[in-house]
Amino acid sequence: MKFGFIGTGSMGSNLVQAFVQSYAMQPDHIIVSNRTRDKAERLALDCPGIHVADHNLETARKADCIFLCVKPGDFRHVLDEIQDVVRPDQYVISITSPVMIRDLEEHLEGKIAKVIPSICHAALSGNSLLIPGTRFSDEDTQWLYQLFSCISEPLYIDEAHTRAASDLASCGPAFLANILEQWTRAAVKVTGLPEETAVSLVEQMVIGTGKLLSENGFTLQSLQDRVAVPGGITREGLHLLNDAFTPCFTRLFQLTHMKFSEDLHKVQQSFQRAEKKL
Ligand SMILES: NC(=O)C1=CN([C@@H]2O[C@H](COP(=O)(O)OP(=O)(O)OC[C@H]3O[C@@H](n4cnc5c(N)ncnc54)[C@H](O)[C@@H]3O)[C@@H](O)[C@H]2O)C=CC1
Ligand SMILES: O=C(O)[C@@H]1CCC=N1
Repeated sequence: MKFGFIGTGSMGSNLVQAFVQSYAMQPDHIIVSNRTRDKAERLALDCPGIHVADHNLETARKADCIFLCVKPGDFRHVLDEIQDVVRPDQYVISITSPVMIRDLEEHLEGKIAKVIPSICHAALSGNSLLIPGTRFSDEDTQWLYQLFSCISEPLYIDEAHTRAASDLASCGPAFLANILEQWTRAAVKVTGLPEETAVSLVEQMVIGTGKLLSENGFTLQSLQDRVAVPGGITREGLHLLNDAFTPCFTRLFQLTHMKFSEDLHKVQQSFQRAEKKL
């Protein structure tokens, strides 16, 4: 099977590298195209053997499975380009949450699915969020699951939950890194701990915590229970964090959902403009 990637930015490249690293895809079965060819060429240097196409049409024509890895605002342009060549037997996988499956199915004849990936796949871990479209048979769905289990823990989700699930699985690494960074800054500012020491302590702590969760049977709750000895220091800290973070995370979800609605609206408008032109 030949795999095509349209868009080789942060996530398109991440997926290609993860699929090659996991041996799920052979480099010479991968064809990529990007608006600026240089970026695709750089990816080809990292993954020798992949083919850089001259344009998206070539990628769409030659691949059995086409990944659409562009941002919401670039979708209409890409769909306009490839819609005449996409065949009903081809898989088309979009990794963009505010582009709805029904809109993709209206524009393309292929078997459409939405899969929201995560930077964690670079470490062959994290959840990929799978939303097979209406043209996916049980067999197709099984194939999709198998493919993504090579680089991640696939999880089926309802399209209506895309944003919330993606906030946790896909934005999560950036959110967590931000929290940890702010924590180290506070350690330096409030206590005078050298920055290098604070950063190293936090990094090792988070790696260890991940291992406890993944390999040692801990849950988020049992971790807190084991560390917070009765009457101890951690319990005091947990009270403060509960008070501070609950409103912050509520606001975070409201904010990401607002941005999602805006993007969704813009994408829908761009599709309507395209239909009027026809
Ligand atoms: N970065 C992440 O961790 C995640 C990103 N996503 C989604 O993946 C999509 C892409 O995101 P990123 O890779 O982070 O963005 P990016 O900006 O790094 O990459 C987008 C790429 O698309 C290319 N592009 C734009 N128009 C094009 C066209 N007409 N033809 C070919 N290539 C074109 C750009 O040159 C760029 O290389 C977004 O919808 C994002 O929401 C989903 C989950 C995680
Ligand atoms: O920042 C973004 O829009 C994308 C969506 C999920 C992760 N990154």
